[in-house]
Formats: sequence, structure tokens, C-alpha cells
Amino acid sequence: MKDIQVTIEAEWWDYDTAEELAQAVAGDVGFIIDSALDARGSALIALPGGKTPLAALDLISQQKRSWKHVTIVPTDDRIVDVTSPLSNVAMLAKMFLPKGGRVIPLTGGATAADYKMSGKAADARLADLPWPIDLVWLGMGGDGHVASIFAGPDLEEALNGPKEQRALGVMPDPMPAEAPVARVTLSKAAILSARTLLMTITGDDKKALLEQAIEDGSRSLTPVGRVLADCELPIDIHWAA
Ligand SMILES: O=C1O[C@H](COP(=O)(O)O)[C@@H](O)[C@H](O)[C@H]1O
Repeated sequence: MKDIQVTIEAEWWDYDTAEELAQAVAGDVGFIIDSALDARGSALIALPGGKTPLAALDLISQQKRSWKHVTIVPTDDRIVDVTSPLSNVAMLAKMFLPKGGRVIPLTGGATAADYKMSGKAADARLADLPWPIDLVWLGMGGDGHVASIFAGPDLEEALNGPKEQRALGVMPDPMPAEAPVARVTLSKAAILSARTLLMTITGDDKKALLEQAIEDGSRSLTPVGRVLADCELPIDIHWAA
């Protein structure tokens, strides 16, 4: 078997503080949204959950624009009730619905037992949106998961499922301590179909893990390395200690 390595064009942006990172990323994301609005009259973006993006998301939600033409999907979500602090869509809805943005959930009414069904429902919902997506903004977990592409029984489907499959249900194994629940995630194909890719991470450990994953490429043992190994777009990686 021939091992074809794509060279990942990753540009690192390092900041002294998380506040500086939030300001810079808010500026970049605002520019991407406004460029899409100018070019096509609407914008479709995928935003990450978890804690790292919160400050930047808050700044973005305060930017003035025609939010009713902006459609937002989570890059992934945890299968929990929307009242749970673990819900990514609830966090995005709180920030962007009051501004007029359209926030599309990936999960809804599902239980961990039917997480695959939840993934299929999300995939059908995403098919109605105007792809390609203008931006996929990714976070990364300390275990190397990206969106909710985790090690476990669904990893191969997330990485190498049909190209037209944009979302799927995922049961992480091992479970991440901070949110030990089943998930729905964008697939690698959906992530890499974006017009623009951006990633935000903080901390020395995540930086070292991501640098190694990029170096290892398709041989990486981490989901993030396996996803980025097939990335043909340049990706901006924003990092603060
Ligand atoms: O579970 C998740 O984790 C990652 C990373 O979150 P962080 O809190 O370490 O920034 C996140 O990107 C993803 O959307 C989320 O569901």
C-alpha cells in the first residue's frame, strides 16, 4: 500500500493571553461571516463547543451584522438535555438566537441508546443547508479528539464514511472525563469541505499534542491527526498558554 502524505499547511498564531486570542479570533470569524454575507447574502458556519471558544464567541455575538442571514451549527454536540450545562447548542443558542441568528441543533430528543439514530437525523437536517459551509471552527480535547471525532467504535465511520455523510452518532471509548456522554459530530468529510478552517486551543499540553499529531499525519494515533492528515486547505491554529 502506498502511503500518500498530504503536507498540512498549518499557520500557528500564538498569543500571550486568552483575551488576546479571543479578540483576534473574533475579528477573523467576523471577517469570514461578513465576506460570506457580501458574496452570497448568507453565511453558514460551524462553531465549537466546550470552554475554550467562550470568550471569542461572546465577542462575536456582540458584533453588528444581519444575523438573520447567518446559520450556525455546532461542530458537534453531547446527547444531553438542552438544560444541561454540557449542551453545546444551548450555549450557542443563548448567544446567537437573541441576535437573530439561526441556530440548528445536531441533537434533539435522543438518548445515548439511539445515538446512531440521532446522528442520522442530524445528517438529514444538515442536507437541507446551503453547502459548502463558509467556516468550520474546531476545538480539540486533551485526548486529541476534534469536534466529537473520538477514539472508539465509530472512529472509522467518522473518518472514512461516505463523502456525502456530514454527521454521525459517536460513542467515545474511552469516555472523556469532562463530558462522558454519547455525541453527534460533523464527519471528517464535512469538516474538510469547509471554505475556511480554523482551530483554537490553549495550554502547552494541547500544543505539544497537536504539533505531534500534525507531524505524524495519517499515522497519528489521535483523531485530530487523522482528520488533519487529509486537509488540503490551509488551517489557522490559534493558541494561547
Ligand atoms: O467535548 C468537546 O470538547 C472539545 C474541546 O473542548 P474544550 O473545553 O477543551 O475547549 C470541543 O471542541 C468540542 O466542541 C466539545 O464538544
